[in-house]
Amino acid sequence: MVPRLSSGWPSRLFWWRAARTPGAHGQPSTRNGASRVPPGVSPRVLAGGGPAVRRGSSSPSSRGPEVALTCERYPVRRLPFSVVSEEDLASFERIVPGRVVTDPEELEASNVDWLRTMRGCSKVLLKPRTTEEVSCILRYCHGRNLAVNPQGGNTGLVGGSVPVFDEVILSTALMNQVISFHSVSGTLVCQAGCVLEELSRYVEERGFVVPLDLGAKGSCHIGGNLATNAGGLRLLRYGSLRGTVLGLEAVLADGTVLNCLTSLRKDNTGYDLKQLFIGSEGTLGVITAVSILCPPKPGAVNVAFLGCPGFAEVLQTFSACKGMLGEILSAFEFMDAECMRLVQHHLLLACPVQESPFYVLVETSGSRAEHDAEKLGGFLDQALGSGLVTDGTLATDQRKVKMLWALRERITEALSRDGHVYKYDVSLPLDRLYDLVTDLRARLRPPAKHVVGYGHLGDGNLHLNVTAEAFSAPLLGDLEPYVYEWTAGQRGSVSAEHGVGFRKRGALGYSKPPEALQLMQQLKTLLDPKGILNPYKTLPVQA
Ligand SMILES: O=C(O)CC[C@@H](O)C(=O)O
Ligand SMILES: [Zn+2]
Repeated sequence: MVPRLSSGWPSRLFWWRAARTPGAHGQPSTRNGASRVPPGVSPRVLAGGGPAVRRGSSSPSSRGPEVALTCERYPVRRLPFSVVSEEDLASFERIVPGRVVTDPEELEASNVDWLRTMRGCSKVLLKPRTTEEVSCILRYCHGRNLAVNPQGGNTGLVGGSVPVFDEVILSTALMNQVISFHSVSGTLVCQAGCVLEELSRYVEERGFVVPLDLGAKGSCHIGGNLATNAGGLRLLRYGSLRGTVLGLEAVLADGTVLNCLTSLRKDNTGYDLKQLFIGSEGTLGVITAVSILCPPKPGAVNVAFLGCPGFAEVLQTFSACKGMLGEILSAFEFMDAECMRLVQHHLLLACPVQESPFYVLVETSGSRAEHDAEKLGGFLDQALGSGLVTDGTLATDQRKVKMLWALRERITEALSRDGHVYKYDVSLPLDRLYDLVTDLRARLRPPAKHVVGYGHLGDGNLHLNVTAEAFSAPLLGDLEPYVYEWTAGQRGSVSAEHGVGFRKRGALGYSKPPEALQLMQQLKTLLDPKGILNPYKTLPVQA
């Protein structure tokens, strides 16, 4: 039966009722205790080997003109590292036999970033399978003063995952094994190269979810997620990786293995060293394994996609959601009308509600469908009745939930098909969050094509994107430092969740005081005195 929430709702707002298979949701494994892989048995290998260049469901990597070399487009000088020699290649071959890639075609995918705006010229890609191999590689490179670019799924948006010059690329693609999963605590221990979507599937089969979800899940590696402290779509509910990661293993620049792969909820034994590596973007060490706490899979998930007449109403809808949905609210995302037009135009996705200036996606995740439906019904009644929301649609079955999420998750992909994209990822006070978009629209002229705003409203995180037919230095000059100054004026962050990488390192001073930047530099020097790990990234540009 199709439940009726109330009479008098706009005809377009309707329940999409789940045709759920019993037991498909939230059924924990019946086996108690850890499912550690017994010695001699091959651990479960997750898919995703080889250099991954996909982000989400499609990649722009295979189309378009050749990408300009980073060192030609941007003012950056090569540091005095050694150049890889034939002898080095032979040594690498001894460390990772058969997994030393020098074929230019294969290297191309790893030299170019997903956005196709940065290109390095590395001549070698290494594919270790074990921590010991990573350790041997780094010990060797340290001895030889060779720079190293650690690489996961290469889905980053700030140029952190590709070489700037000829750094040796160290890929985690073959480090894709689950080490253990504990079916009572939900603790997952795995190698760094596991693809997020594969991990999600793995734990969902056991009644849990990975506390991280993002559009790039089909390609990104969990090690890269940690290295960039990826935020994503579930942060509102489960918090950041700084809370859900229990432990990690990292290899330092000189090859030392730092095994902090604990699975303890509580460990107050002095400095929390794992935090140094989370968000350090491979500049302090290479993360090789991860221990992460997975929450139980929710038994009922609902997604409402709503149209709002203005940004003030978006904010009030968020307040109403928090007040009326409470503990079941698991995501609150927003996008503007311009985003919707782009996903319609480039991806041929259909807008499920009446055209509106803004759209919000509200997700609830709970354990009892009737309870959640009642709460959500009350909220929607109020939101529609008071005019906060003008139209909406609701999904409870997985397929439709996915369809609604695609409208939000695939905006990045739609933008990348619109031409060159200038990306900003800022944290701002909620009241001012959209003013930056409005101000920029008034400021920019062609060649700017589209100025769009969307993001994780529940986390105060705006994704501001500007597209143009091709890269334009004058347009960049109109955007920067304006966007950073505007953000700093609100005491916001110039990088909410994407990290710093190569692209944002000149902007660090807008969000951190000089003393903090100096301490970052001192930590870098302590852990990587020769500076071989992911050089030209994350730290402020040296004078
Ligand atoms: O492309 C972007 O600017 C944002 C990408 C990602 O963080 C998202 O939330 O969709
Ligand atoms: Zn995001």
